Amino acid sequence: MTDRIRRAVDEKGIANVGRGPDHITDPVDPVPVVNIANALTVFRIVLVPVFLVALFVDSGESTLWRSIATVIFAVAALTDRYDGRIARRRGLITDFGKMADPIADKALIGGALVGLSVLGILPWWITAVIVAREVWVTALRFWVLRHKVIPASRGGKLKTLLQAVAIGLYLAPLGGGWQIAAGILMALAVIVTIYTGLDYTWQAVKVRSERHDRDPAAPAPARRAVGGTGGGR
Ligand SMILES: O=P(O)(O)OC[C@H](O)CO
Repeated sequence: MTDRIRRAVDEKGIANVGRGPDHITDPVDPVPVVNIANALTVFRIVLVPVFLVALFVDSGESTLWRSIATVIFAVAALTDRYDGRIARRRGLITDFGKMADPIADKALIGGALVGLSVLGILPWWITAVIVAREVWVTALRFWVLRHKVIPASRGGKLKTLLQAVAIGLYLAPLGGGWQIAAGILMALAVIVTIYTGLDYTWQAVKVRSERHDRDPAAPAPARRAVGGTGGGR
């Protein structure tokens, strides 16, 4: 029995003693932060500047470099499909991964949106709306981090998928029909982006208020006047 397992048995009682070391799980052994799933997430972040350099070669006019940028973007976006899946299948879910995965997506999507707007391919207001939502949701995650890690929701994943496919179509040096498809997908992405942004806001406010209800030591919120209609509740 390793020291660590012995310590776990000491801390958790004797439920597993006598069943042999194979039956003793190691509750004090955390999932290592350095693992394949998190490595894929970090790889996605590393690809962002590489993608941007490729996009801006020849001011985006070179078909070859636009194609290279599109491929780099697609590879980076694909890692988003696999890091979460690998983490779940191999039991490699960490708080670092839950926080870093959406941040990596935001770096990639934000970088691509700004790049497309700088090149005059995508209206700036779309970039502004999406980037503002992503910054806002990241801030919310840090706001509640002490109490809870808010992982990506299904809606959030759908939003990122729509954004990534739309961006991919804008990036690829394809004809007019594809640009129309890109526009439709981007419009859908903007709707889901705003909707999920509001949903995360609601979640974060709920976490903070529940936490406050449970922890009487937390600073009291501003009280409403007692005595008015429904006051004091
Ligand atoms: O909507 P968010 O901020 O949770 O981001 C979702 C992630 O990008 C999905 O991988």
